[in-house]
Amino acid sequence: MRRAVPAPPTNGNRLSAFFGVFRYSHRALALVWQTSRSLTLGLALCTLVAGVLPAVAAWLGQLIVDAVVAAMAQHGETGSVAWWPVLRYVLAEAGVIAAIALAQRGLSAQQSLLRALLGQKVNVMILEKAGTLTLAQFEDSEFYDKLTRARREASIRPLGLVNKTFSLAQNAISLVSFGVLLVQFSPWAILILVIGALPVFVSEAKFSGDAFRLFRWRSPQTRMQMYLETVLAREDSIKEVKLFGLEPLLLDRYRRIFDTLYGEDRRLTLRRETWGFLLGLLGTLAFYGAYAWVVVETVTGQLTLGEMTMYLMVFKQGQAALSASLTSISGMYEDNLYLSNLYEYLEQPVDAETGTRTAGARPGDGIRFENVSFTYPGAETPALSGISLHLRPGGSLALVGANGSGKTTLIKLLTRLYAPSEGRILLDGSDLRDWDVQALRRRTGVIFQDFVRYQLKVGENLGAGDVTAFADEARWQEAARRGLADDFIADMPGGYHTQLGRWFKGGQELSGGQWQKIALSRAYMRESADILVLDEPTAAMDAAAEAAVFTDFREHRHDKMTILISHRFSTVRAADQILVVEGGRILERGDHDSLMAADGRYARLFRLQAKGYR
Ligand SMILES: Nc1ncnc2c1ncn2[C@@H]1O[C@H](COP(=O)(O)OP(=O)(O)OP(=O)(O)O)[C@@H](O)[C@H]1O
Repeated sequence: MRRAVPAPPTNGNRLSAFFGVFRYSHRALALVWQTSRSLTLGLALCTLVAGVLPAVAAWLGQLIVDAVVAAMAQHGETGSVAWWPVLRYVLAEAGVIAAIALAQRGLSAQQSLLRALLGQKVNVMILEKAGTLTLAQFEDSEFYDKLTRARREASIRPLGLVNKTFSLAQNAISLVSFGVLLVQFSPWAILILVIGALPVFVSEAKFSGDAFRLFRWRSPQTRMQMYLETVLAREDSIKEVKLFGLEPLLLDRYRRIFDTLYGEDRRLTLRRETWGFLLGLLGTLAFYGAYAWVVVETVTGQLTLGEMTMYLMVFKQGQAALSASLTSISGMYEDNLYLSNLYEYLEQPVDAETGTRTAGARPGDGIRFENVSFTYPGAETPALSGISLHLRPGGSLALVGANGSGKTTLIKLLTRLYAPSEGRILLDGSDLRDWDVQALRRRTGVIFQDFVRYQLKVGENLGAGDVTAFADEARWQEAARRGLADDFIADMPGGYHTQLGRWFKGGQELSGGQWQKIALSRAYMRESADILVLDEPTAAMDAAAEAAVFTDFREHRHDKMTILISHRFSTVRAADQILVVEGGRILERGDHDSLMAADGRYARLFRLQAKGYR
């Protein structure tokens, strides 16, 4: 899943690089439109009003000055003044200024409402998409980075882009309306102003484009910084960081990354601002040249005082509109970066869920692996090769083997978190790929080594095992009893309603073994499951609890299939079938007695452990 990094601009694509600033504007606008039509229309209306009215105010300014001059002349001649012809313009300008203020308030009110709605909408889109992705996608670092970045700025970027596009439009409208006024003075004035402003526009677009590409290229460093922030400031890592005294080392690495990034930023910023200033001077010169021209024309009597006032206002506001446009352009590149990331994430292809089967072709056949091999995406050597096995209902299978031998990978394939690279896995005679995923998941209860510690109530931590019984207290109690969690839950202040974890007020933290009992109980919640997968289910439990778990296990096995991974041979020995896995292959298989009789790897490891207990 390599990301396509935009190539540096060549002569051919300079123009498209310039217009790149609008690349995602239409998509952001569509998103905002879907979020709230009325607010988007309101925003557009206020933008239009706020864009046109400054020119109207400038024009009224001219009328006021000319009316004042005429009234002064009249007063000089007749000694009396008709007030209304003058004051009506003052009144009108006051009205226009009030309308501009109203439009601006309207803009900011609607923007803040839209920001909230849009943030929620984008976050929901991101999370809904996350639900459709495969585990492999989550394990891809660049992809995960996309997801994280998309989430971090979900609430501000899309609206930011729309606001800036609108603000650019507003300033463009202002500039055009100023142009309409100016054209009466001289079309040449407009030409001079446009030519004067163009270089700074082009340079701003170019440097913003450079910044855009720079941000993308250095995303791995940014990701490392984010990671270091997490390690240095999260409760689950801080314990170890403190005890090992890692803060200075990690902080130093954090600083060094910053220094590198800052160096690049500094170079770009200095170049950008220097060129911006120099080319901006051209614009300013053009403006003030035209300004001087107006002054000369007024002094020589070609323009009235009122016209001069208007043109000067037009020049001043025109310059302000121009610099606001430049600010919008540079911000738009950053927002584009965010949106390109968001859309790359949202458009990530999703594996079509192929199967529809809810029952197998040979019910009661159980699980079969037929010559299954699997290589992790991006890995060079297979994690599993040539695995064949058969587990019937009522049977139990134990996997033993050194760390990294492939035991958990086998479980991931069985639970269809990954698909085999070669061979096939059958449940009741039908390939897992042909099964409906939901039907498959209903039949499987799993506890992984790295099970989740939900920062929810105790009961909900159990209910998570079966969403149809998420809030069913009777089921919680039954599962907790089997998972040996009922005793300590009964001692908790709020019983099954006690908040767990440290993230929320009143939360109770559990010991490692207690958490594991919660996880085991969670697996027992899935009553309909006839495949029970337990990856190191008792590693953190005390010896008595472990013995009790396995006694219960044997009693409740009936026609269920149990797959157990454990490094403790005492728990493994009761299984009907034991597979010794090494380097992704099955080294030995059989029950405890036959493996001991064979006197191979299993027997040696078993004796080694037993010796340790003596
Ligand atoms: N998500 C992954 N991506 C790439 N390689 C992986 C991934 N998970 C595991 N591996 C590799 O696959 C091999 C088998 O790993 P697996 O987790 O199945 O071992 P295991 O037998 O369960 O080990 P342990 O006893 O330590 O739990 C290892 O070499 C590991 O490095």
